[in-house]
Amino acid sequence: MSFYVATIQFDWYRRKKADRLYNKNAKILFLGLDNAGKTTLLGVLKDGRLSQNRPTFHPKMPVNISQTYDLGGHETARRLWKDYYTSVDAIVFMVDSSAPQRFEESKRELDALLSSDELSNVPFLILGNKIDIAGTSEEKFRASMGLTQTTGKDKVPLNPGVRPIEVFMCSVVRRFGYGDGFRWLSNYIN
Ligand SMILES: Nc1nc2c(ncn2[C@@H]2O[C@H](COP(=O)(O)OP(=O)(O)OP(=O)(O)O)[C@@H](O)[C@H]2O)c(=O)[nH]1
Repeated sequence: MSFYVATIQFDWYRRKKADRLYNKNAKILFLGLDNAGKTTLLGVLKDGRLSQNRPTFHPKMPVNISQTYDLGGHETARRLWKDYYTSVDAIVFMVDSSAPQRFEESKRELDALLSSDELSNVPFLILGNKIDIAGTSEEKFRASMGLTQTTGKDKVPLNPGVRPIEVFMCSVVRRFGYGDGFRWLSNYIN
């Protein structure tokens, strides 16, 4: 088991109620098993190709990738990336949805993150990547990952202390699905 952690900081614009656009820096941890597609996604984000037709969400170009770490599964490494927990705005957890044989391993890691006190209020965007390969259904993916109870894909108002968490199926190589995920995430970053 190996984890890849990238801390990126990127700017986006959000439309507020008053219709004023403003700029937001967000520090996001990209986590997930090896081969999930994190590096590929970061590359796409860097290209600024997140979502061409989304007036409410334009990542500035280029994305500023401040730190990238490739960490093994060692306890020491885990302690290291735990240092980021305190300053992180959101977590993007990627899963290769075409590899069901690794769902269990992935779920174990996700569950550990979700039960971490430091992350109890941090929004989680779960990306089921590579749907272009096997076309795994969202329902099946959610069931395998234990993610049947989630926030909802619209902008759902949450009570304080309730963590936003939602699943989006995507294909990074086909440029599909993750834009909606980030748009959803932007609702929960202050
Ligand atoms: N078919 C398909 N392949 C993808 C997709 N996204 C990524 N890949 C491929 O999956 C492989 C792994 O992608 P990476 O981005 O290196 O995965 P990673 O999570 O960074 O993996 P590690 O660096 O090993 O932790 C590469 O060959 C990518 O081209 C996708 O949406 N569809």
